Parts: sequence; C-alpha cells; structure tokens
Amino acid sequence: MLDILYSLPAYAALGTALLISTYVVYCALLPKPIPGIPYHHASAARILGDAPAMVYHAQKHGTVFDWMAKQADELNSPIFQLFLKPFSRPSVFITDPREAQDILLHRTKEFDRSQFFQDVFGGTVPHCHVIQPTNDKFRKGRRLLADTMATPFLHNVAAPIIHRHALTFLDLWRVKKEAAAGHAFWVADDLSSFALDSIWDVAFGSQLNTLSEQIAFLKGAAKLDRPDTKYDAIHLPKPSPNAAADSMRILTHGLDVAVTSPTPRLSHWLLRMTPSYRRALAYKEWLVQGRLDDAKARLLDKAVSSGSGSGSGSGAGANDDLKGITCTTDHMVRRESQAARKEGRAPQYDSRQAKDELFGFLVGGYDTTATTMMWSIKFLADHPRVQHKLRAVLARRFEPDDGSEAIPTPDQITGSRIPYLDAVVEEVIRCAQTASSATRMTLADNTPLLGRRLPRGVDVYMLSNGPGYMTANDLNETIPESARSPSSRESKGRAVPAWAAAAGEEDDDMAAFRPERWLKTDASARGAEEVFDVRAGPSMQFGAGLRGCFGKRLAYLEIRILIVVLLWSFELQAVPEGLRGYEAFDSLTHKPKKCYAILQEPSRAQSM
Ligand code: HEM
Repeated sequence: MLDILYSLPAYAALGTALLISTYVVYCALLPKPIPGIPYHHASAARILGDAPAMVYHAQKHGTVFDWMAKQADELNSPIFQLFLKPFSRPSVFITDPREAQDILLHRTKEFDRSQFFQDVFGGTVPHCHVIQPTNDKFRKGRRLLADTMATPFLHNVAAPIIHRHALTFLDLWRVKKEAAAGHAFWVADDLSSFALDSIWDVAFGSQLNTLSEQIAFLKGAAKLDRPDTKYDAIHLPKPSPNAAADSMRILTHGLDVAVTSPTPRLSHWLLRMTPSYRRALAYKEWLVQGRLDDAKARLLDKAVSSGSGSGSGSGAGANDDLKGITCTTDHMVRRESQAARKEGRAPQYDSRQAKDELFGFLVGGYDTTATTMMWSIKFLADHPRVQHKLRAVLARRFEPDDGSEAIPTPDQITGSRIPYLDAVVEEVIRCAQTASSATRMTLADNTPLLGRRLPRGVDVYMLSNGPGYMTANDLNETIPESARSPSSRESKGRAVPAWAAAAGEEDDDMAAFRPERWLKTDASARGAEEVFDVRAGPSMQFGAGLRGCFGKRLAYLEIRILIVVLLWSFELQAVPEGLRGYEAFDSLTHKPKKCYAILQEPSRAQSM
C-alpha cells in the first residue's frame, strides 16, 4: 500500500491536482468582466486588474481621474469598465453628459448612492446622510440641515461670516505682499485656511482663527531670507496649527487616505487605530458637543421664554425663522426642537447622527471649496484680460459715489446680478475639476445603460473631466439614440446642449478658461442685454439631482465673495514660468501642484 502512495504516478496525480486547484483558484480570483462592456483584455487576465496601471499613473503624475477619462479614448467607447479593486466587481464609467444628467435626475429608482462614497466617508462620518442610500436616515439627516442652503440663511448668516473671513484673508495677504517684496509666494495653504475658518464659523458659529494667527506670527517673524532671483518663490514661515485646526487636518487627511487607497476601509481603519487620529477624534467630539451645548443654551431658553419654536408654521426660510440663528448648529437645534414637538417625542439634540451631520457639513464644504479657490487664483493670474474686465465690471457696479474705495459689502455682493461675475465663477468651477465625477450604484440586476445590462451593486462613474466636458465630444456622438434610456430620449430637447464653438472659431477648445462661454445676448431685453446662461454647456462639478451636492449654493457664495474682495484689493500677476502650470494631484479633490501668487495694487483706472 505504502508503495503505491510513494509511487511516481501518485506524485504526478497529486501534482496535477495541485496545479488544477491552483488554476481554479487563480481563475476564480481574476476580474469578472460585465458582458458587452469594453475593457482591457490584458487587465482581465491579471488578478489585480487595472489597479497596477492606475497606481503607476498615480505615482508618475499624482492623478487618477485623468487616467480614467483617457481609458475612454483607449477603449474607443463612451462606456467602459475598469477592474480597480481586487476581488470586487468592475466599476463602469460613462463619459456622456446627457446620459449622466439622465441618471442623476431621472433614474433615481435604478441608481443610488455609490459604494465609493461609503468607502471614502464611512470611516469619518458613518452616520451622516452623505453615505446613506436614499432612505429614511438620509431624509432625517437632510431635514436636520434643511434651510442652511436657503437664501435667508445664506445671505443673512453665511455671507456676512464669509465676508468677515475674506477681509481677514486680505489682511494676511497684505502682510505677505509686503514681506514677499514682489516675489511669488505659496498660497494654497492660505486658501485652505480661509475655507476652514469660514466653514467652521458657518457650521459652529465660533472662531478657528487660523488666518489671524498667521498674521500675528508673520508680523512678529524675524527678517526673512529673500530668494536670489526673481524666478524663485519666497518662503514665508507659518505657525503650527492650533489644536482645533490640527485635529481637523488629521481627520480630513483620513478622507485622502481612504480615497487614494485600493483598500479604503482597511486603510482608514488602520488610521483610526493611531494615537494621533484618536486624539483628533476625541478633540473634535468635545468641540462639537460644546457647540451643540452652546446652541441649546442660547436658543432653547429663548424659544421657551418667547414662545417660538413651537413647530407650527416654521416658515422654512422665512426671515423670522432666523431670529437668534448664528450658524448651522443653531439651525439644527431649532429643527430638532420643532420636529420633536411635532412628533410628540423627546428631542435628540446630541444624537450620533446630529453630530455626524454637523461634521459632514464641515468636511464636505472645506477641502472642496478650498481647492476650487486655489484654481481660481491660477486662472485669474494667467488670464489678465479676464481679471481686468471683471475688475472694471465690479468697479462700475460697486464704486461708491464718494470716490472712496470701500470694499463691497456682503449685501452688495449677494444682492447684485452681475453676469460677468457669474460667468467667471462658473468657469472657475468648470475648469477647476475639483470633483471629476459623480458616482451611483445600480440597485437591480439587468439595469440598462447605453445599450448594455449591468448587474446589481455596480458603481457607475459619470466622468466630468473628459469627452463632452473638457475634450471633444466625438465619442459621445457615436451613441445611437436607441441605446439611450427612455427618459433620456424623452428629454433630448431639454438636455443641456454640447459646447458650441466660440465666435470666429471652428471648434470649441473646451479646456480653455473662457468665461464668455457662459454669456449670451438676451435679444428680448431692451438694448439686447448680456445675460448669464447656466445651461450654456455641460459642466458637472456638483453632481446633480436629489443626491447632488448639498452645499453647492454655499460653495458658490464663498467663491463669489472671495473673487470680488480679492480682485477689488489686489491684482494677481503672472508668476514665473517654473511656478506656473496646471499639473495636479488627486486626493479627496483635484488640487494644483503649484499654487503661487504675486500681488500688486490694482489699477482701477486701467480697469475702467
Ligand atoms: C466647490 C465646492 C464643492 C464641490 C466641487 C462639491 C462637489 C460635490 C460632489 C461632486 C458631490 C457628489 C454629488 C453626486 O453624487 O451627485 C457632493 C456631495 C455633497 N456635498 Fe459637495 N461640493 C462642494 C462644496 C460643498 C459644500 C460647501 C458643502 C457643505 C457645506 C458640501 C456638502 C456636500 C454634501 C453633504 C454632499 C452629499 C450629498 C448627498 O449625499 O445627498 N459640498 N459635493
């Protein structure tokens, strides 16, 4: 018997069985393409799929979303699949603006919040509506924040706050301009600080002071070393962040870790185990609780003594409803008080969800807006024509009669219709590419998409940085009408049109920064008025529909205020060649690698 066991045929049989089982396991681990959707065949033959190619690109260039958009050209299709995560379903990508709009606006029963969002935000704000499918928990979260994006709150509460921080930002830049003496200096962190101080104040009604601490630090700094040549940037020192800002930095960095990892949940879990993260989390918890307590003490006592907050006729958005409201936390507390009375239950002001909603508001609105503002500085500096034209328009609108040069007030900025300002803001947002896609997950098997069928649970990325948005639309034009969804076909006539060529040009250079693309002449108005046309062409930086960006209106407000006060106070000069360029790196957002400024006094005479 033993002889048989140790014989050659037995070894051969064992070896063959081992080989076959290894091969079976190997095949089982290989990516499983969704039938009918183009993909790289070489990637399907690798357990790691497309991940090595993507990681290679990311290491070489720092970006991934441009690589994704390039795959549309390589596979010559407006729909394709990539195998990004080992042992997982492929992700599907589409480039067509019209079909993307259709999914986001009309096909909400077939597509919902994606796995991608859960991967990125799940570790940081697990109870925030951001990661929920469109369910009761989502609706409850949204209700808590309701009204913070309504005009009364934005104009009467948020705008003065942002304007105040914008003035402090100008103070910082005045100090830096003096210290830089004509040299370029790094500005990305200043814009981050402005965005953080502003959103913190809007969210919590308290001061983070990162800008003012920098001003004090720079004023007290020893003599600075100037660079040898005018081609180099000056290094301006900055203080270490205060404890609150530092905890924010650590927690928001967690989102970058998740978004850039092929195993986001594991990477974020490991990060959460580190002492620095735990300390930051504990500090944040303490801060948020403190702000909630403060809001309760101010609002609820008042509500009782004044008899308001009864929940009847809350008049969402009415000015009366803003009495005593200084920030988002206040709004949340009032909302919960009203909801609890109406539903006859005890209020849950400090629930896990309430805290995550507040923090989600903050993280959702901080890095995104900061990044867009970083790009705005670059676009404006590189396009002096746009800068001068906008400054002239602003001067005509806001210059006080007394000849003083008082900076426009928040009321003036929010209360004025200025088509060229709207066009510049819109073009900054379009070209910044801060968020290069919207994602949704299929809810059922056999979900139709551009003539193919998708299984349940597939993440669909709707890219907004490639064909139709920033490069020629040819690929999308190959889509037969019959392949589109019924709702897409139905809304054909109402869809946002493809970008048209500029006057005198044959093709539209969609990658070019050209605010005029958002303007049209309204022939019906007296004197054929120039108006802003938000539907001039495709741009999708905020997603769309029910699950589109919640904070879009706040983001517009912040960017608008910054651009007005900045151009009013400074001229942004072109920086030396070596400090220019549009190279970027992708983390949570798509950030510029080089972000410098050289400041000068604006010449209003020249602008006029
Ligand atoms: C330029 C700035 C911003 C950009 C580019 C941006 C971009 C986006 C995008 C692409 C989405 C996903 C949309 C979709 O899937 O359809 C999103 C969602 C979201 N954003 Fe923004 N955002 C910005 C500013 C803000 C601000 C200021 C806030 C809050 C104060 C905010 C809060 C949110 C929230 C809560 C969601 C999740 C919405 C949901 O799940 O239903 N964002 N944002």
